[in-house]
Amino acid sequence: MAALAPPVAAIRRAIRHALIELPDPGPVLVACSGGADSLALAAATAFVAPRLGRSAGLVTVDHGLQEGSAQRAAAVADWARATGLAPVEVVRVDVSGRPGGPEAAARQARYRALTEVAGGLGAAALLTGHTRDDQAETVLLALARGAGPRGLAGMPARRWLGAALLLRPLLEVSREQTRAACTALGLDPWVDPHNADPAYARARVRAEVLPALVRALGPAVVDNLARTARLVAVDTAALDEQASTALDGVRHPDGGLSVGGLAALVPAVRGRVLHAWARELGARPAALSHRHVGALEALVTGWRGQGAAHLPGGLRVLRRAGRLTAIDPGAQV
Ligand SMILES: Nc1ncnc2c1ncn2[C@@H]1O[C@H](COP(=O)(O)OP(=O)(O)OP(=O)(O)O)[C@@H](O)[C@H]1O
Repeated sequence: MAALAPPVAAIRRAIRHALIELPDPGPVLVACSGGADSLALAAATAFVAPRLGRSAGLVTVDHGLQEGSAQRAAAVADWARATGLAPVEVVRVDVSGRPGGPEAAARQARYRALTEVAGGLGAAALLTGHTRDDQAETVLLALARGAGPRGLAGMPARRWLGAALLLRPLLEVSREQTRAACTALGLDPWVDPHNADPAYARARVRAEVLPALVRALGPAVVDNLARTARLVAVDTAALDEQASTALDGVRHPDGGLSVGGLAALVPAVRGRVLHAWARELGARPAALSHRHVGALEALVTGWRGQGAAHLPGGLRVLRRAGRLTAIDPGAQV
């Protein structure tokens, strides 16, 4: 019997580790584009899941943005069925007319479709093929835009996406390993032309920035960036938990927040409390920036009788009678 290729073994171990403690006995669903990362993920999940007493299916999304995308999706689905994955679904999404450019629209439509399929099948988890290299790129991009700890923490290995549990089992596996695993298994991955398109910041980081860092600082830099994300994620989770308790502590029965209570918090916790409250009020997380939180913060620590702080979605917050109070969009003040 031929020896198991080390990258295949490493990927199977990573998936076993992610699945073994899943409490929900339902099937797992691999989100697969046909690219090397998610193809290696799907092949390894097809092997590991049944050995843990679980079934594993696959879903591939056809964004209809490139010529031949329907054929690619069909080929992924055929391969998946032949590999023993079931159920296998191809979902066609329409990304036209969505805001934010074709990439952002495709991503949004993809995640919606993936979570809908996962929900419909009662999946215990949805698995994506993000690798350690994706994580390192995410951290560099976050640093470059001046992100706070939440951005530097990168992508979490597990998180809830609506009612679906999203798992990223390959965050400690390199892209080189997923490619090598595909070669070892005789798989022929699809190459997404967008991944090499210099119009995208992530593609430039992948093609130019990370290789330059590796040349200058050595190959450990990719692993080190991913480790930074893990370390920051632990601290961020602890601060988020403190902030959640603190938010309940400063709430006023009328729905506002006590200025005195907020002023007594340490800045790292206060900023998170204000961020969480703004999201509760309905501000979209993607639109909520450090400037918005800074304007709320100024109502507490830089008070000089100023007017309302403005939040995304037309929301406004005033300081009145010792409290921060949200004003309905459109209301006269
Ligand atoms: N067309 C697709 N169908 C199904 N799953 C997909 C598709 N495209 C991407 N995925 C899943 O998402 C993972 C990440 O893909 P990619 O890096 O291209 O997306 P992304 O837009 O960067 O995602 P994210 O925004 O979550 O980082 C893949 O490994 C795969 O699991």
